[in-house]
Amino acid sequence: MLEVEGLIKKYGNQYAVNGINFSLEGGEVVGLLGPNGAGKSTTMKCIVGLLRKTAGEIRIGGHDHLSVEAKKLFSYIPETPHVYDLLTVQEHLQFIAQAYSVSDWKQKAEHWMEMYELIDKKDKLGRDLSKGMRQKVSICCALLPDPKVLFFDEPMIGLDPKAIKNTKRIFRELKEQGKTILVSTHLIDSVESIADRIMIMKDGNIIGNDTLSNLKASFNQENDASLEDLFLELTKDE
Ligand SMILES: Nc1ncnc2c1ncn2[C@@H]1O[C@H](COP(=O)(O)OP(=O)(O)OP(=O)(O)O)[C@@H](O)[C@H]1O
Repeated sequence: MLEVEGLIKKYGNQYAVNGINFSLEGGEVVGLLGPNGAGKSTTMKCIVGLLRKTAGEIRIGGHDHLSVEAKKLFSYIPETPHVYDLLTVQEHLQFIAQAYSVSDWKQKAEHWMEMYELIDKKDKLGRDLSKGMRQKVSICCALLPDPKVLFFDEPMIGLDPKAIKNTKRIFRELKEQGKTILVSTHLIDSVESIADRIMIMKDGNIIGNDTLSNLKASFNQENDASLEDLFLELTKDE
């Protein structure tokens, strides 16, 4: 469903992503972990076409990632939510519904707004929303078109505990529905139980990419070691 080959992204002379290769099968949930500055957001932004890659090939559902066919397949939740100042919460959802031709959008929008406690905020303008509310709107907009592939970049940032709990539940539901998900997060426990595979990035490279149990075995971690223990071991400075 997603193929990334030889992806390089340079900012000026600096390599942020250093020729990485990975793929996601349909229905796979993959947690993308890595210390600050590892290249996670840059990788996601290149995949969704927000940043121009320096080199490499990216295909989504077999289509070039910049094609309309690819864009119909995925949603992206950015690290920093962007809302339109002069659209209300409901109008954001209406805009997405029209752009993606979502049927029965009002009912579906209502469902997601209820899930994220936005019903009483539905007439609030984007510019008047708190950071957490903006993040909730961004997540609702991404879920509304029912995409096959979801890219979440730090989805929990700014969310209150109830919204974090709901988002973890939604991850499980999306997984059960067979969605393909790549989620970058520092909240390691939020992906530990649902991820089929964990990818760990450091300095623009993928330094681990396997199931949690295989990663533990290859890095001589005890079976009862947590993903956090493994992460800290793998990313420690020599
Ligand atoms: N717009 C930019 N211009 C120049 N360098 C950048 C830019 N954005 C990111 N970088 C650099 O690219 C590297 C990767 O950054 P990136 O934001 O992808 O990391 P990350 O893994 O998402 O980090 P975090 O966990 O802090 O969000 C870092 O060295 C960062 O300083």
